[in-house]
Amino acid sequence: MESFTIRTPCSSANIGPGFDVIGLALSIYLELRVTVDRTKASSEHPLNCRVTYEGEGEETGEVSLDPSSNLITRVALYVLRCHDQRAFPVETHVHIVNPIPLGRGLGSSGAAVVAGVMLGKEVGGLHHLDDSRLFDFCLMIERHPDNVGAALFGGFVGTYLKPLAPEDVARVEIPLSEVLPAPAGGLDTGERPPEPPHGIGHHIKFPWAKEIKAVAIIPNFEVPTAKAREVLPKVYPRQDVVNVQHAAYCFASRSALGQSPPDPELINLAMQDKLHQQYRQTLIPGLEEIVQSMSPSTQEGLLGVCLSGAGPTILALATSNFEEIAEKVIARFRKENIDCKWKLLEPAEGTKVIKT
Ligand SMILES: Nc1ncnc2c1ncn2[C@@H]1O[C@H](COP(=O)(O)OP(=O)(O)O)[C@@H](O)[C@H]1O
Ligand SMILES: N[C@@H](CCOP(=O)(O)O)C(=O)O
Repeated sequence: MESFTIRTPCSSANIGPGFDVIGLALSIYLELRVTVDRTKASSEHPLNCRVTYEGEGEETGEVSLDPSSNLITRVALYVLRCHDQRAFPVETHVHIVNPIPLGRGLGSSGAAVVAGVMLGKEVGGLHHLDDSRLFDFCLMIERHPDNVGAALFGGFVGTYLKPLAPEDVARVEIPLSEVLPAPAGGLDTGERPPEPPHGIGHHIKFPWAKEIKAVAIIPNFEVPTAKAREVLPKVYPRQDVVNVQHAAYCFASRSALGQSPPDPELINLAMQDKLHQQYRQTLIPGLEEIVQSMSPSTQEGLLGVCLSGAGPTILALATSNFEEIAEKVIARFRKENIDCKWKLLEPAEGTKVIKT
């Protein structure tokens, strides 16, 4: 028997104006505890894989234990099938321990995709796949690079999709259902799925000041990311797009979140968004008021507030008074009859494989 653990952090995408670009890996970790029996080339389990699960959504059965439909094992099968391995090559038990809340804007699906790609690499013995190539595979599944970039590489990252050649654009736009036919077990026509083009994604790491912590206020309802992307406009007014230039100035040129000690006014300015939060207000009652009313001038210790990813979690960056800040947001959600829990989080390292 051989065993190892894959550990992947959750993430908060956008941090205000960095829509689909900026991601921050944070300290809640998805773990895959994997056992492989290399003496058995086949088993009674479909696709040679048994999945067990504990954690978020366990009671509701939201996460499938069928290896052909579970997101993590489907992603692993995608990587394997791109390398002519139709199923898990040896009998594999994947025990998923998932404390990342599902559908709350903390990158649970991004973590699942990154962990799944890493699982495919490890069980398939695909040691030639470096992190940059694994990023390509992640981007075939989750087409916005911010969460998967943060979860794979760790820390505070800027990510982007490189301009592609026309033939690669055609390949990368292959619908997800063709990359990952569901259920994966039903697909086995022997055909290879479309492989990712090389070097689709790129990332850079930004500095992060050690004083800055992240307060995540997590409402007790889900907003599926796909739904929260549908409410966004296709075309934006020019003045709103100029806001992105301000963000670039604050994030990149002066690295607002990397300066120590942090400058609350600069960070608050850097976190102003015009591209997604106002449109998502329709899905998240109270969001507009929370984002507009909370600022460093009215709350000691606060640096800025934003929607975490596609929501509904609110992320407050702060240096002190964490509980007081969380309680203010919780009180506003309570007016909408929404209960919340909150967590104090820190930037996290990227995905690790730990041999056990
Ligand atoms: N650990 C996991 N194992 C399997 N599926 C997962 C896991 N984490 C997330 N998912 C899938 O991703 C969905 C949530 O994705 P999404 O709507 O993008 O929200 P989030 O903001 O949490 O990423 C879940 O409903 C589930 O289908
Ligand atoms: N940039 C994406 C990020 C989605 O993050 P998630 O954690 O909600 O999946 C978006 O804003 O749609």
